Amino acid sequence: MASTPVTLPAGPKGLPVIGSLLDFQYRPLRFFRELEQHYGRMATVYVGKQPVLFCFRPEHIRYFLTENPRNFVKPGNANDTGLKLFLGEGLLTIDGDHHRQQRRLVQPAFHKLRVDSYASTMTRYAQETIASWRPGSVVNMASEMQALTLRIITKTLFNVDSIKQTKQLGHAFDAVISSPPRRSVITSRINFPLATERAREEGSRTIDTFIYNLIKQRRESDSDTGDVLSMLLQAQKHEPESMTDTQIHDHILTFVAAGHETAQNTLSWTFYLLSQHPHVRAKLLAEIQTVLAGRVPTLEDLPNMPYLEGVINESWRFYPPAWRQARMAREDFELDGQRIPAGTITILSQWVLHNLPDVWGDPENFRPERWDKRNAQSIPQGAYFPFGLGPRICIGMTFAQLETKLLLATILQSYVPQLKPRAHIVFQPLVTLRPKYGMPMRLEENNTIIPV
Ligand code: HEM
Repeated sequence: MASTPVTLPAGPKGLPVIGSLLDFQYRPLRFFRELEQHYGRMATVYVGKQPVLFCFRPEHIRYFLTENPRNFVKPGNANDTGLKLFLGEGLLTIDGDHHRQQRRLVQPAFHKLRVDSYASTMTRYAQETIASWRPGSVVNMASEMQALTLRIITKTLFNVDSIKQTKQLGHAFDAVISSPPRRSVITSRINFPLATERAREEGSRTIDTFIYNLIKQRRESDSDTGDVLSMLLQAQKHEPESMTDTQIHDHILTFVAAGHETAQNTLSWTFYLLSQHPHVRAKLLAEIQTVLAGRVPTLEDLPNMPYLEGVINESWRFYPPAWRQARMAREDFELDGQRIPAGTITILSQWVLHNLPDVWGDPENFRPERWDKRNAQSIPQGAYFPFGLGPRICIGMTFAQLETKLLLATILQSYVPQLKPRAHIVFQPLVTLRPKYGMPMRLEENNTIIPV
């Protein structure tokens, strides 16, 4: 390796001084895909003076995430930028031994058996949401799903039924997420209007107050309910230096933020996709009728609903809520015959990989059938990674898979939401891929379900 000179793959020249900053900032979705179409396997883009490497092949994803994860850290963690400014020392934004130790500590809360026990809370809260809806009315599905998934995550992980607070918390998260802190991973600076900055600060305060109250109340009650909060407090009690209150706060913030934002986007985009693809919708409703016939779904029903699983997998392929990940090399490394220098930031993008024509054939088609057991076997590892891969794979993956299936099946039994005519659906690719102006949908009653 020492004999190979340090190099970076070719890429666009960009503008003087700022390089490709504007493309990166204002039209990343199109820009990322164009890079792959134009440069193929890899490309280097300059954001100011900072080179950013893009890797577009499934084997690259495996190289970074599963085969050599220890050589790569998250860039924002290293220099206190991006998500780190918001999430502090939570699981998403720490690296190395510290990350491994903290992940081991909270992992039991996400074991399958434990997550399975949340199923009835998920369907109960979904039914309560449905009960608050009126046939024919128009709702913003994005905020409805936000309130529902926030309520589920705070109840299951922290044993708090925060129905009164979820709307307020939802607004607070919206304000924080839609105006990220000034310094981002790629060191660009965005100046938001003062009112937006103020809303973000106010949102941050609301979230902090909620979390510190949660810690205070649980400590005062001195009860061990076996949930994530108890695990964190017990760890602190037994080994006070293992965790400060700020770290407990950061863990809770991370779980609440990561745990609802992605699931909410999944559900909003899936309802949208179903409203645009009547054949898929009809096939899914038929499966729901056959398996459930009006019953509330349970854990045991899910293996009998392969099409539901296909719809959600395809939704994660089509509109991945986590649409790109970033890594920074600790040491020089060699990939595709090039020696890439330490410190290089690499982007791995679900948005691009999930759309490669040589892998998917017809990526532009929303086709849940591609997830039939026989077809899915031919998808190469690394081509599909909505939850990341390797040791840093999403800790909440099983939770999200269970939640999205149960919520979709429960809601679709009562309502088949239809996009409001002339609704303006626009991507907002921030930390997650959100619908910028929400998801206005008309609640049409489901008349296809015949209870048996
Ligand atoms: C559709 C739902 C979800 C999607 C698409 C998703 C996606 C992801 C992705 C791509 C990563 C890896 C990030 C990276 O390595 O750079 C990740 C990590 C993480 N996710 Fe999720 N997530 C979802 C749901 C959840 C839920 C429900 C929770 C919590 C209950 C959660 C908590 C986390 C945490 C704590 C990490 C950091 C794990 C670590 O670094 O060890 N996520 N998620």
